[in-house]
Amino acid sequence: MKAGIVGLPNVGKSTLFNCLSNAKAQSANFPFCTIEPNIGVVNVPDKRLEKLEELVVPERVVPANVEIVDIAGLVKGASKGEGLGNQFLANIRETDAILHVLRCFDNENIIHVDGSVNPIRDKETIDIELQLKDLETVQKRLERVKRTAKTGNKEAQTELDVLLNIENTLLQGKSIRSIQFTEAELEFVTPLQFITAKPVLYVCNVDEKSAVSGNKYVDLVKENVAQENAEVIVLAVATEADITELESYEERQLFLEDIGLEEAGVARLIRAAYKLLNLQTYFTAGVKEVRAWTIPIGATAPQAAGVIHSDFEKGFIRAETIAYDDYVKFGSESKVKEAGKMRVEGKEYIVKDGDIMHFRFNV
Ligand SMILES: Nc1ncnc2c1ncn2[C@@H]1O[C@H](COP(=O)(O)OP(=O)(O)OP(=O)(O)O)[C@@H](O)[C@H]1O
Ligand SMILES: [Mg+2]
Repeated sequence: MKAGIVGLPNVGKSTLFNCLSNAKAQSANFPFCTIEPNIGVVNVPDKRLEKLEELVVPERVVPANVEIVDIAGLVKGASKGEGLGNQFLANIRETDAILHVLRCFDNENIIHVDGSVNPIRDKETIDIELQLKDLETVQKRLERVKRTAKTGNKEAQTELDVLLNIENTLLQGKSIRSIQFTEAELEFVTPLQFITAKPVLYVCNVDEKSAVSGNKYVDLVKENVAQENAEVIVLAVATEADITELESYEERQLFLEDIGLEEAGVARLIRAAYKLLNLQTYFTAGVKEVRAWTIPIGATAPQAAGVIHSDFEKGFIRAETIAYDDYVKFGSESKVKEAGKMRVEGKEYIVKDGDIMHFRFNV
C-alpha cells in the first residue's frame, strides 16, 4: 500500500511524514521547503503482532508496511506549472490513497501562503489543482479514444461514455470519487490513475490543546466533507513529531497521557487508512518469523496466500487457520491443535482479520 501526502505549502506535510516514517524529511517554517519528494516506509503498528512475538519468540518480526510519499506544497495554478507542485503530482498518481493535510491551527509565527487560516478555502484550492491535473489526463485520453470510437469500435464507445462523464464531473468542480463506477467501467478508469478518484483521508493539523477534541476549524472540515466518502482525522502533527523524537516507549506514553491521548495519532492514522482502503491483516507465525500481511477485506485464502508468493496461490491446497483470539487463549500452535481449534480451510474460505495462517500448496 502506498499513500501520498498533499496540501498547501507550510501546513505540516513533512512534519507529518517525519512522525510516520523513519526517513527524515526537512521541515521548516517557510513555503516550498520540500522540493524533491520524500519517500519513506512506515511500519503498521499492531498490538497483536507484539502479542504473537511474545508467544512465539521468533528470530524476527516483520510488520506490515505502508509507503508514504511527501511532495512539495501545491498552490493555485500548480497543475499549470505554478509553484513546484506540477512535476510532483506525477508521484501522487501512483499511490493508492491520499492524505490531505489541512492547517487547523492558529499561530502567527507560521506563515500561511494565503494569509489566513481557512481550511475550507485551502481544501478547495488543492481539490481544484488535483481536478485540473485529472482533467489533463482525461482529455489526453479522450483525444485518442474519440478517434477509435469513430471507427465504430464498441469498446471504445463504452470507454468514451465513461471518459465524457469523468470530464463533465471535473468541469463541474467535482472529484472523480463522487462517481459510482461499475466493475466494467473501472477497467477503463483504474489504469488512468486519476488522483481525485483515490480515497482521501483529511488530516486536520491542530495545536496541542485541540489534539483530543478538535476545534472550530475541525468542525468546519467535518461539516464540509460530510457528503464525501472520506475520513477525517484530528492530529497535532507538530506535537506528534516531538513525541516521535523521544527515545523510550515509556517516555512517549507519558507525553501522550499528558495531552490526554491513549496512543500516538500515527497509529490512529494508519488504522484509518486501512479502513479507507478496505484492508485487513493476517499473520504467519513460525519460529523463524512472525509476520503481518496486508490483504483486501473479502480476500479468499488463495488470494491471501498469493500476497506471500504467486506460487502459493496457484498451487494452493488448503490453509491451516487459527483465529487470533484462540491463539492467544491457548498460547501456542500445538495447544490450539490439542484443543481442536485449528481449522482446515479450503479455496472458498474468506480470510478474517487477525487469522494466523499456514498454507499448504504444491508447485
Ligand atoms: N500543529 C502545528 N502547530 C504549530 N506549528 C506547526 C504545526 N504543524 C507544523 N508546524 C510547523 O509548520 C512549519 C511547516 O511545516 P512543514 O515543513 O512540515 O510543512 P510542509 O507542508 O511540508 O511545507 P512545504 O510544502 O513547504 O514543504 C514547521 O515549522 C512546523 O514545525
Ligand atoms: Mg514539506
